[in-house]
Amino acid sequence: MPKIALLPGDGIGPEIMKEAVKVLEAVSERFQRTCTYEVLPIGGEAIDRYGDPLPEETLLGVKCVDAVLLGAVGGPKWDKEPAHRRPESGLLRLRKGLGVYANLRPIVACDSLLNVSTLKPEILRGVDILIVRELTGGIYFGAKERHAVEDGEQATDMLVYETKEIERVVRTAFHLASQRRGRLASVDKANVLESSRLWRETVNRIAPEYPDVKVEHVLVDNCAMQLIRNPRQFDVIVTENMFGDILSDEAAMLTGSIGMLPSASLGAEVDLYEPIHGSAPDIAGKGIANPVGIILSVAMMLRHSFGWEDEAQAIEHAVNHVFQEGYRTKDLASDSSYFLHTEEFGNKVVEEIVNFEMDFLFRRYATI
Ligand SMILES: NC(=O)c1ccc[n+]([C@@H]2O[C@H](COP(=O)([O-])OP(=O)(O)OC[C@H]3O[C@@H](n4cnc5c(N)ncnc54)[C@H](O)[C@@H]3O)[C@@H](O)[C@H]2O)c1
Ligand SMILES: CC(C)[C@H](C(=O)O)[C@@H](O)C(=O)O
Ligand SMILES: [Mg+2]
Repeated sequence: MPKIALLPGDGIGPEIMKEAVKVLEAVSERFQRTCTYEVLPIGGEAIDRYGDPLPEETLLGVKCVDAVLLGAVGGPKWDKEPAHRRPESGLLRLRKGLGVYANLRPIVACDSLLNVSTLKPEILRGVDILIVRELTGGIYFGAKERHAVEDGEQATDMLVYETKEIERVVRTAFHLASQRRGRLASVDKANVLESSRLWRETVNRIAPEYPDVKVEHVLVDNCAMQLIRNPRQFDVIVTENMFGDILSDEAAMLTGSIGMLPSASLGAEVDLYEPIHGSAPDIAGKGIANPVGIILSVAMMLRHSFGWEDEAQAIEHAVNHVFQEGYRTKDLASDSSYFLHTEEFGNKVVEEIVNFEMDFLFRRYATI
């Protein structure tokens, strides 16, 4: 019986987490599975209660479960906290503490949502990209310094990568590309950065191990442009931490909203699942957040951590079906007067999972 740590966090985090758990319960019931949960504090909420964005209880707790599901952290309330006490530093310590170095961010354009984006449907139809973002190294984790200089201050953030950190995430990406359409774009800034030159050399050294994968190197600025110009050219993209952060927010808009993208952070004993968006303080408490990113993160969790492929597909199928029926959350609605609230959308997904059960039973009895 898998045990899941639930870390709702801040802003819309608890609102979308509620829907994720609802869907998890529905799919568990449908497939006669049982999961147990432990709710743990993280982010601003944990600062308020324990004075630490990643309390000891949470760090120890997440190491004793089978998977971790996170909502989002951060918000203006904690903006003035010193760097090590900001909600975001709790999230970074969590990722580093778990050792989840490969962050998978799938970007799939749903046929029934092609008219949501400002891009033309012809550009978006069939988009199916997987960004593999390095998650525990690079500029996020290098030394940070700040000191006075003659006429002001100087601040430094070191971007450091070691060969072995690049190798492991690049191998993950090659492996995933070999299971998909066999194309890997390695994104870097090798025309300027030494760390990118090490990245590129490492990719080239590993490439012969995966003869079925066609690899190309793309400079990050060009990649940002190509994602809008012709996103279908990409299959798997592998890149370092900060480039992956930025490119995935951009790529999210190919699906219609940042609220749509799930993620799986893999590579250690306990994996972490979270939507790619943040705590959305501007809409928190209004009941209008799109819960699809976290719901699809649950599907990734069932697939990658528990090997429950049918259950994962049932969730993905249910979400697609709700969109096909024309239901939208506010961020996806062209007519802003008609949309489902977070909770209503979660209910629709649950209904689909239950209906899926009925179809399934009907088909079974029909063949007897
Ligand atoms: N993984 C995380 O926990 C995470 C990720 C990104 C940002 N953050 C934090 O979140 C806070 C806010 O950051 P931000 O505003 O730059 O980014 P954000 O992703 O929270 O929001 C950006 C915009 O997208 C909208 N949005 C985001 N998620 C949505 C959803 N599910 N449904 C509908 N609309 C959604 C917001 O309303 C906002 O207009 C900051 O403190 C930031 O550090 C946390
Ligand atoms: C909140 C922040 C630290 C985080 C990141 O940059 O990794 C977020 O933007 C994300 O994409 O998960
Ligand atoms: Mg981000």
